[in-house]
This record gives sequence, C-alpha cells and structure tokens, in this order.
Amino acid sequence: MHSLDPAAHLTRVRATTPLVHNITNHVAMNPMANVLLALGASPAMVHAREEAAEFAALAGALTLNIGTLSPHWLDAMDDAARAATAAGTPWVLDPVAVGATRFRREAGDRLLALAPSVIRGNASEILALAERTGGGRGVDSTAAPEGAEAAAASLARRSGAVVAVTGERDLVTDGTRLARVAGGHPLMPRVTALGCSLSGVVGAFLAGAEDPFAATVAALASYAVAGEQAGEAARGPGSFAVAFLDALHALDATTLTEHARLELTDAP
Ligand SMILES: Nc1ncnc2c1ncn2[C@@H]1O[C@H](COP(=O)(O)OP(=O)(O)O)[C@@H](O)[C@H]1O
Ligand SMILES: Cc1ncsc1CCOP(=O)(O)O
Ligand SMILES: [Mg+2]
Repeated sequence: MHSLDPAAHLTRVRATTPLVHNITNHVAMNPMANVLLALGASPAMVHAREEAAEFAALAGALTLNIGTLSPHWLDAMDDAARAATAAGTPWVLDPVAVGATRFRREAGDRLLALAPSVIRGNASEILALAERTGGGRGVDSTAAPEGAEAAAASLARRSGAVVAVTGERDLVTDGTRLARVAGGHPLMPRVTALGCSLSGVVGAFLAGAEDPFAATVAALASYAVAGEQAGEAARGPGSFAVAFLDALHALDATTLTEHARLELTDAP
C-alpha cells in the first residue's frame, strides 16, 4: 500500500456517494455528470445566482469552472464559493483558458481570492494563473506539467490551495509536498471536457477528506489508472470516451493500489 493510500479515498467516495455541486461550462455539463456518476458520486449542475449559494451549502463539495463564462455565472460562482467556505464545504477551481482574455484573467483572480481548496488545470492554465505566462491555445495546453512545478508550488503557498497540474504526467503540490502521478492515455486530451470532469472527480474525493493533498492525488491516480485501462480497449477518441466511463465504473481499490504510479517528494 502506498503511503498516500489512494485506495482508501476511493473506498470513501464509493461508500458515501458525495453530492458534488458544479457550476461548469456548457461543453462539460453532460460528460462531467456522466464521469461523476460512473465514479460513484452524485453530480448536480446548479448555476442560477438565485440558488447557487443555498445549494453549495448542501453539497459535499463544489466545483467552479470558467470554460464558458458569463457575468451572471461569475456572480453565482462568487456567491457559491463564499457559501461553501462558510459551510466548511471544500471547493475546486478549474481555470479554463484563464490566460486567453482579460475577462478570464479577472475572473481567475476574483475566484482565487475566495480561497479554493484545490486548483486543477493544465500546465498553461496554472502558469497563466500563477505568473501570467503560458497562455496556451484556448482551452488546450501548450506546456507540460514539468515546466510548471515551481509556479504551482508558489501558487499553492500564496493561495493556501492544493494545486494540481495535469498533462502527460500530472503533479500535485500543497507548497510543501509534491506528488507526480503517471498513467492516463494520449487519447485523453482528444476527448473534450475530460479535464473539466477530472475537476469534478477531485471534488468528489475532497468531500469528507481530512487531507486535501492526499485526496487530490487519489483522484488523479484513479483517473490515470482508468485512462490507461480505457486506452487498451479504445480504437480512437469516440470509443475511448465510452471505455473510460466503463473503466472508471469498474475501478476497485485493489486495482488502484496495484496500478497507481505515484512519486512523493518535497516541493521546489
Ligand atoms: N499525453 C497524455 N498522456 C496521458 N494522459 C494525459 C495526457 N494528456 C492529458 N492526460 C490526462 O488527461 C486528463 C485531463 O488533463 P488535461 O488534458 O491536462 O486537462 P484539460 O482538458 O483541462 O486541458 C488528466 O487525467 C491527464 O493526466
Ligand atoms: C472546448 C471548450 N470550450 C470552452 S470550455 C471547453 C471544454 C474544455 O474542456 P477541457 O478543459 O476538459 O478540455
Ligand atoms: Mg481544462
């Protein structure tokens, strides 16, 4: 068993079926809900400002995603984040394409100031949020997680959040510890919203977790193992998307322990 024990986190998710409240983008709405259901969580996509705060306080975790943002949604996200924090509900920020436009940069800064528990993005997004470099190509990354280690660690220290940077090999840091998570499959960035869906999965693992760093590593490790297994069955992005849901659904604690490829070290 690994010292981070991702299997214990997966077992908790399965035993508790956490309610995950998501204010996500139009593209991710359906795939993200299906990924959360396949995992064994209970997703709810609730956006209206009139109810976002009330709902966030009921949920086991909240996730905020700026992929297809509008001013009204941003206000709802602000309300939801404040309500989550007040209720002790952990929340995840997914800063989709945060470097692309001024609206996204300002939204990223505004949500960052509300103290997310975890920030999960690709390397270009984390570089843009942390230090205004690495604009990416729209929602896609043009950088690798290896090049964002120092930026992620300093963002984690500055914000108090756990920062997860995904790509071919993911990294997770709380500013003190740094974990690398290998696995996944090259078809994953060829299926839209799999990163957004992963942010939802991080939310599911945060619900009821004592250590958000270990919970985030467990979420990414579960995704990596399911991705690897789906890749063995897939013939291209279409069959991968289906195989991935099946693999996540079938993933059990023993398989996760056997196949998770994790490294734990000190943050830079
Ligand atoms: N080349 C790759 N090989 C294996 N896994 C990958 C690769 N690129 C991305 N992934 C995986 O895809 C998932 C989504 O990550 P990513 O593509 O970085 O997010 P986003 O869609 O937000 O840009 C993560 O689990 C990540 O590990
Ligand atoms: C294509 C697209 N456009 C705006 S949001 C979005 C989905 C991005 O999903 P992911 O970050 O998981 O690739
Ligand atoms: Mg993304």
